[in-house]
Amino acid sequence: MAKTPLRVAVTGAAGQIGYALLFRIANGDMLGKDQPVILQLLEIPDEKAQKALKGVMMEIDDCAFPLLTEMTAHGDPLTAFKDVDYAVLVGARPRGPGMERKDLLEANAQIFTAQGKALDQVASRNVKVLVVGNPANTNAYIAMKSAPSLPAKNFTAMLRLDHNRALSQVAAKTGTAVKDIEKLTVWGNHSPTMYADYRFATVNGKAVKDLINDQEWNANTFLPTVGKRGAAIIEARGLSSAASAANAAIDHIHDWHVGTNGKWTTMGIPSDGSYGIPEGIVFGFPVTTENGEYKIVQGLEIDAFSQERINLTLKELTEEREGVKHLLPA
Ligand SMILES: NC(=O)C1=CN([C@@H]2O[C@H](COP(=O)(O)OP(=O)(O)OC[C@H]3O[C@@H](n4cnc5c(N)ncnc54)[C@H](O)[C@@H]3O)[C@@H](O)[C@H]2O)C=CC1
Ligand SMILES: O=C([O-])CC(=O)C(=O)O
Repeated sequence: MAKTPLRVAVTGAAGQIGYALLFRIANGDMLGKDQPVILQLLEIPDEKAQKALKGVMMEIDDCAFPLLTEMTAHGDPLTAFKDVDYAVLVGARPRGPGMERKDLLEANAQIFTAQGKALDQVASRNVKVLVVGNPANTNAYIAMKSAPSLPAKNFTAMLRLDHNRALSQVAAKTGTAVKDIEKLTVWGNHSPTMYADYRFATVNGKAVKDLINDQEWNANTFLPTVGKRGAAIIEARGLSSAASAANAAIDHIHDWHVGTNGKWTTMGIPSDGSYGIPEGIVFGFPVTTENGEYKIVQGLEIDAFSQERINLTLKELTEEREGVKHLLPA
């Protein structure tokens, strides 16, 4: 029997990431090749943005995707988020050259307060939310705090692009295939402070750490390369990453929805206190997923170097949280 369509809201639908994301959702890459979808697309209520959105929708129509059963355009989150099962919150101002993602905090915090409230009012009571717009972790925290009637655990931030970047770097360094690498993770904030950690990773059963065996490369090449990859792309393209970000969003929700069969991935999720991360802080953790739920991989040893890196990224997130406190309900 055909599955009931799932409602997916995407914000910033006429932006760069939206343009790389919507076609793949409609194609079944995100929720499965047998899962019909309804797209509820949000753009700012501005004539130019709405016109651009109509253009994107014309192209989606022209793809005649068999899984797409309905598609609507919105300028108000209260209609865009009505009854949605998934919300991918992309719409936000991107950074330009010379900016850090946290420089976007003020500009984008208002958006995520309003959107959290709208989700709280009209979305499915089990809506699963992925925040892509930067600074992603703190925006997810803001949306979560603005939606007190929804399960806090369903508000997540995208660390998957960092995870995928780390996979590619490790594969290149070890001369192995990305598909054979397991148990890699990225801790913390989607910012240069994040800590990409291959200490537990294996490739075809061998320890990646032993294959690389080079702490100098880890500290001075790998971590800065992964951490500053977003800036390197802005520098090269003149625009921030888009197709790789859309791909990571697809991977994040796909794995949450379908499950990872015991394999690790990375999600930015509200901490439950694991690894000493204060409850509620939206932090990148190693997780496995099953039946639409994620579980933090427990019991990993945190050595001194790792603890130092985790403390650094946590400090940044704590500061960001303090910076938006005045916008949130007490
Ligand atoms: N977490 C991650 O790994 C990554 C995050 N990003 C972030 O994703 C965000 C979007 O990036 P792009 O698509 O390149 O930007 P873009 O500027 O091309 O598109 C953003 C779109 O969002 C719309 N928008 C702005 N405010 C909105 C609101 N309140 N409601 C609905 N739509 C709204 C704009 O009109 C625009 O069409 C940026 O914050 C960027 O920094 C980008 C890459 C990776
Ligand atoms: O760097 C940026 O501003 C866009 C982004 O988050 C990334 O590419 O990781």
